[in-house]
Amino acid sequence: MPKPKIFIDGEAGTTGLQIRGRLQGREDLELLSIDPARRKDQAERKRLLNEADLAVLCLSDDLARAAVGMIENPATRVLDASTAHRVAEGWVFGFPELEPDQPERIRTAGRVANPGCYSTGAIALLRPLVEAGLLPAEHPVFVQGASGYSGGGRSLIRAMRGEGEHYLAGSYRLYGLGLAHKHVPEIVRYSRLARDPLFIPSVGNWAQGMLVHVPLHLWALPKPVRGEELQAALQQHYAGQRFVRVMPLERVGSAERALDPQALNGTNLLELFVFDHPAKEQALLVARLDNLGKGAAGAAVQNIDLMLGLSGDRNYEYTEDAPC
Ligand SMILES: NC(=O)C1=CN([C@@H]2O[C@H](COP(=O)(O)OP(=O)(O)OC[C@H]3O[C@@H](n4cnc5c(N)ncnc54)[C@H](OP(=O)(O)O)[C@@H]3O)[C@@H](O)[C@H]2O)C=CC1
Ligand SMILES: CC(=O)N[C@@H](CCC(=O)OP(=O)(O)O)C(=O)O
Repeated sequence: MPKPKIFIDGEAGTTGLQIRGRLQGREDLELLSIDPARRKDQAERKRLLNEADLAVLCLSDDLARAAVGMIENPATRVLDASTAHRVAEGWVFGFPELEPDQPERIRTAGRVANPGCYSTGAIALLRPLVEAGLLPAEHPVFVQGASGYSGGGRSLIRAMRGEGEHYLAGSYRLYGLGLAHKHVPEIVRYSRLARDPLFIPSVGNWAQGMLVHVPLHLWALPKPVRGEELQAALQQHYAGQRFVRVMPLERVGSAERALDPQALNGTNLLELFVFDHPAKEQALLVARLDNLGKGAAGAAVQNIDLMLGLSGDRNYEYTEDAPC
């Protein structure tokens, strides 16, 4: 059987390099590589996009939409790492742990949208709770996040390392202040919320790794809910999943407890925490992941294996630092 051919459009970028690194040396697929001198040459990209069995797009949203428009070969399947197609008609959302039949949808899809880094954390926390009826779809949800600067791609990485400028460069920046971040539509759709959450991300002076958090006033819910019910619903939803770990409930924890956003760097893991204060009827949900791992390239290679029916018996780890 011929090996499936994969072309990574944008392979010199942050996500592209991380996907390439994870695929390099594999013998069950063939990587089509573009001559570095021609990596922005539209005719050459078009040739490779149409030669590939699977085109993996690691481009900005506009370029990803244009790349899909360049594909004429009906046999070329697409995995898009950008935000461009996450809620688009005809595209399957590439979060295999979303629900039991999601891996099969991904396996048979011609077009798969890889989830975003913040949205992976938010959806992973919210969807099971909405589905279990613990969080009403209409509940006013607030999602916060703190990401390492590789989330901003090459231009922010360069600025953080002293080359060039970027509006997010600095020790810490709160952003998304237009209250309309590009992740909101996918968070609403796949969490099954009825209203937009208030989503406020931030970025700090570390390269890789992130936390996404959802604070909840449990007393404000129409039906009383306890922290252990939230944790149990998450545990039930992700039972048997290899890459999603639901952590034990943390009740009225130590004031000195802290979470390091970088703890899962290099892995394809996603950890979900519930911190509970029963007397105050307050809880905090937290997701921890590597923005370049389960938040981008790890998830992409997991999807590549699903789409191509290749052995999924891998941990999708990759420990090279985000490049400049
Ligand atoms: N970084 C992250 O944590 C995550 C990123 N994503 C998404 O993945 C996509 C890629 O992001 P990221 O890797 O961070 O971005 P980068 O900016 O690091 O990479 C984008 C790449 O595209 C290249 N490029 C620019 N113009 C063209 C062109 N005309 N033809 C071909 N290639 C071109 C860039 O080259 P050059 O730099 O020379 O211009 C660069 O190598 C984005 O849509 C992003 O939102 C998704 C999840 C997480
Ligand atoms: C720090 C930073 O800039 N993060 C990016 C999110 C990372 C990313 O590119 O997200 P997608 O998965 O949606 O493509 C942002 O907020 O736009």
